[in-house]
Amino acid sequence: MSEAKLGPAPRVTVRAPAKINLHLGVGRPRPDGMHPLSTVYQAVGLYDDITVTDAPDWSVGLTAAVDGVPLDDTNIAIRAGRALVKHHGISAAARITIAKCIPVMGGMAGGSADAAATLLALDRLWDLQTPDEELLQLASTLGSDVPFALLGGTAMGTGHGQLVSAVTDRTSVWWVVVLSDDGLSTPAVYRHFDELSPDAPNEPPVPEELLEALAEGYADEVGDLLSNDLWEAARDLRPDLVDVETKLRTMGADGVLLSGSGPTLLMLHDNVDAARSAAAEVAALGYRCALAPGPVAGAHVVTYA
Ligand SMILES: C[C@@](CO)(OP(=O)(O)O)[C@H](O)COP(=O)(O)OP(=O)(O)OC[C@H]1O[C@@H](n2ccc(N)nc2=O)[C@H](O)[C@@H]1O
Ligand SMILES: Nc1ncnc2c1ncn2[C@@H]1O[C@H](COP(=O)(O)OP(=O)(O)O)[C@@H](O)[C@H]1O
Repeated sequence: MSEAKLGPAPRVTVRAPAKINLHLGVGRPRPDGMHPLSTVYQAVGLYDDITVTDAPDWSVGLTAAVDGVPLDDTNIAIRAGRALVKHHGISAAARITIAKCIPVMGGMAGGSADAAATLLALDRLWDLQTPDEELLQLASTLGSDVPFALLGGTAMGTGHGQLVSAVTDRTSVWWVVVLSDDGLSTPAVYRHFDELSPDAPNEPPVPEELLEALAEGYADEVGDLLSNDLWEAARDLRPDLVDVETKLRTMGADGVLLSGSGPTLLMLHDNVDAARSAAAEVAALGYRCALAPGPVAGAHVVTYA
């Protein structure tokens, strides 16, 4: 009788990027409370890695402790896993391990990245061969930003952000990502936007000029056209951000932007050397920061063992 050889348990790791919104046009809330958006997403090079292995029950862990990430069933990665299992009518569960580099509650969609990565990782682990359209549809049930984390690159987002379509982006830029010690709640920022903007349109307009600048590859024009309708609400809720923003604006970047609902701030540079010098200046002021290229790919498999 031949001896059974036990190999390592099958394991899949998927990497998913953070996102920023080059343009975030927000309309008047719909009856369900969600806001219609006209947004231009860009995936940038800060990543979470999700590793999944087959397990008798659902569980989630972190490779290093990170404040604010729930380690129970409310973690969006477990919600994604359960949604995939339900979609296929199968009985299965997994251990999900998150290596977190995307700031939590930073307006960079780290939770959404984890959800997208989990969908893809489990699909590959169990060889479910879920068609892309079904993965995107499942993603949209988990959160408005989750479909974009699957797609990556640069894309137009409409509906409440869940309807995504790739746009031509010939720029290749570097972002200085200025981190904040405290997070901001997305629903709180949207609520305050409503108070500040009673006349918001039902359908926020498409940012045609920005789309043209992206297609032409003019990073400096893109810098001038960055905009975020949630910025005023975030400044009100976090007045400390105004001082940081004022300092960033003196540093000669091609553009300065609030990432999504904040509080992360961003500086745009069209080359890595300029971004590195700006990051050194930011660090000298005592702020934590990171460098991230954009655009980058959406969720993708990095280890399949
Ligand atoms: C603001 C944005 C910009 O991309 O990103 P973040 O700053 O959170 O990363 C998104 O709209 C956040 O998307 P996401 O974080 O996926 O939100 P969801 O889970 O779908 O919704 C969380 C809550 O945000 C509010 N919400 C979200 C999206 C939207 N179009 N209108 C809303 O009013 C609702 O209060 C909702 O209950
Ligand atoms: N895997 C996860 N990673 C980060 N946050 C998570 C995760 N699962 C659930 N959450 C919760 O989702 C909320 C939003 O987190 P995050 O996606 O980091 O921020 P943002 O919406 O600002 O981009 C937080 O309150 C956090 O507790």
